[in-house]
Amino acid sequence: MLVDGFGREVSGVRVSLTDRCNFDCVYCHNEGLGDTRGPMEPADNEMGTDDVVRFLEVVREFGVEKVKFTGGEPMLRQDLAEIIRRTPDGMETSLTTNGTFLPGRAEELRAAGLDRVNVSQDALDREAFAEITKAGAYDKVLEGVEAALDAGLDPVKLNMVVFDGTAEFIPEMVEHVGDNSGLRLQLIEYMPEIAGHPEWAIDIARVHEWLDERADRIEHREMHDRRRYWVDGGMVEIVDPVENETFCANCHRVRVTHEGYLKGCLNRNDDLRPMGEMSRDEIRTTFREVVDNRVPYYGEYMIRDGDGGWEVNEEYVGA
Ligand SMILES: Nc1nc2c(ncn2[C@@H]2O[C@H](COP(=O)(O)OP(=O)(O)OP(=O)(O)O)[C@@H](O)[C@H]2O)c(=O)[nH]1
Ligand SMILES: C[S@@+](CC[C@H](N)C(=O)[O-])C[C@H]1O[C@@H](n2cnc3c(N)ncnc32)[C@H](O)[C@@H]1O
Ligand code: SF4
Ligand code: SF4
Repeated sequence: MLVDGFGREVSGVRVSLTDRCNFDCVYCHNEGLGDTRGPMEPADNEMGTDDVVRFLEVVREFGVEKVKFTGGEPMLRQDLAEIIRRTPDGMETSLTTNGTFLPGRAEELRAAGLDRVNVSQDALDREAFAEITKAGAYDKVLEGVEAALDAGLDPVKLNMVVFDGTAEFIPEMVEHVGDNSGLRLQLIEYMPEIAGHPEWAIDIARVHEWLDERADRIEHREMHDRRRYWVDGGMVEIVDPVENETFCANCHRVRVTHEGYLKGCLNRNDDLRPMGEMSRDEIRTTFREVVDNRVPYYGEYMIRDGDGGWEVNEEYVGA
């Protein structure tokens, strides 16, 4: 496995298959690239099926163990099942989706080799859902979650972005996963770095405290040092990357944009590297370079200024 200059092994890759989406969530960071884009017709700037598969075959040579397909909305790709089917043996395969296309397709993805899925669901409230996603597909998402469970995808994690538009729904979401075996909840701290609107953020420490008081058991995941709480039979994980040096120190993933650029950190777009024509040699060389150059965002790329805020480390300005 390749290791970067900060001792972080690269064990996973996150492949953005498209930046198109059928939703327009108010907070969307589009995996670090900014706003998602319509229309929903296939776009010719996206990596082709063979390119994605070749990339996965090469990183498997380097011992990468996990792949996450994301986007934009990855299920807009009609070749998703083929990509999953052709993903090298031995790689855990997961998908993060808004869930609307899972009804009728979850079985096919499971049969192709998909291990598990994360479905974004910010609220159990139709109106709040419509307001956040700018889409009226609430029932489709719930159907999508059911379809994923019925297909045997395990676990099915619900991704809920915690910000001032959703915080009030946390208790019922926690109860919801406690009542439904097979479901887990990921509370994702709102990240303003790419999406803007820092005023939407809420103090994630309060959510930790709230869960801490109710949990029967608490566990730390090695990846990102994330905390998991067991509450009334349900599992709740907090994803809290904002200004969190420990999270970044335990980051083991390299990203790929839909256009085939390697990206060492979600929050940076000054380190993108194209993989050229995507030959195996070009992929190998670029992957090595990206791993060599990746640095923890908080604690290295961003450092504390004299006033307790954050500033870009001079070493990386214009690098
Ligand atoms: N800053 C930062 N945010 C991340 C990172 N990984 C996940 N996140 C946040 O969490 C969101 C949801 O991540 P998912 O794609 O569902 O996957 P995950 O929860 O990280 O991974 P699994 O638990 O393995 O399924 C991302 O879109 C980000 O907002 C990371 O490495 N850095
Ligand atoms: C960019 S979406 C791509 C996959 C798919 N379209 C979906 O929504 O699940 C991946 C995840 O990022 C989360 N996300 C998007 N913008 C965010 C932000 N500003 N802060 C925290 N999480 C965010 C979404 O809620 C979703 O769970
Ligand atoms: S569904 Fe996912 S990609 Fe689409 S706008 Fe919402 S968070 Fe962004
Ligand atoms: S270095 Fe930090 S901000 Fe960048 S992707 Fe890793 S955890 Fe996220």
